[in-house]
Amino acid sequence: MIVKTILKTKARGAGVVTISPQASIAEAARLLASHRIGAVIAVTANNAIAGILSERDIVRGLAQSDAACTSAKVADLMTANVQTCHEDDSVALLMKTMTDRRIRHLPVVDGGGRLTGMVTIGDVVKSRLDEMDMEVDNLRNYVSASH
Ligand SMILES: NC(=O)C1=CN([C@@H]2O[C@H](COP(=O)(O)OP(=O)(O)OC[C@H]3O[C@@H](n4cnc5c(N)ncnc54)[C@H](O)[C@@H]3O)[C@@H](O)[C@H]2O)C=CC1
Ligand SMILES: O=c1[nH]c(=O)c2[nH+]cn([C@@H]3O[C@H](COP(=O)(O)O)[C@@H](O)[C@H]3O)c2[nH]1
Repeated sequence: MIVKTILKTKARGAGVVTISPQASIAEAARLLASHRIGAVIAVTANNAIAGILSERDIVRGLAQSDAACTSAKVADLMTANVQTCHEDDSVALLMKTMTDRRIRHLPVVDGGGRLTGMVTIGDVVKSRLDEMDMEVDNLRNYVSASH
């Protein structure tokens, strides 16, 4: 199973939810809530990845400076120098990256570094469950065909 397979199973045409690094944390929180997601990618005016902001970063900001953090900029709390993955990467590699780096969201980029998708820990678990279901079906078919 590779990243491309996961992206194909996600809603057709669903793009990546992005935000400007200059937007406020309050705007980012509203975006996360309205899309029911846990992270946004901060992109520059020409769509280059500038960082990633997850709910974890907002919680850290709240712990450090209470509600004042909501008027800070996305750029103040985001992770810059983002670790990314590619469509041809295996899901096993993604699981390792997410576990080793303790991250639950990974942006997908193409060969030119352009943002093409987002994969989360939930997407990875879902793909693994689908794969296990398929394995069980194949085994059942094999056993019933040989009797
Ligand atoms: N039934 C299913 O197909 C899925 C169920 N889930 C469940 O939803 C819950 C939350 O999921 P999490 O993985 O923690 O992450 P999440 O809440 O951030 O992501 C939820 C979904 O939104 C997508 N998403 C997240 N950020 C995005 C962005 N910036 N742009 C575009 N799409 C974005 C993810 O790829 C994922 O499919 C978990 O309980 C998880 O198991 C998650 C993914 C797929
Ligand atoms: O370099 C990175 N590449 C990524 O794909 C990535 N995803 C999350 N993060 C950062 O890790 C922390 C936890 O994020 P999560 O809410 O995704 O678990 C937070 O600090 C996030 O900003 C990333 N950093």
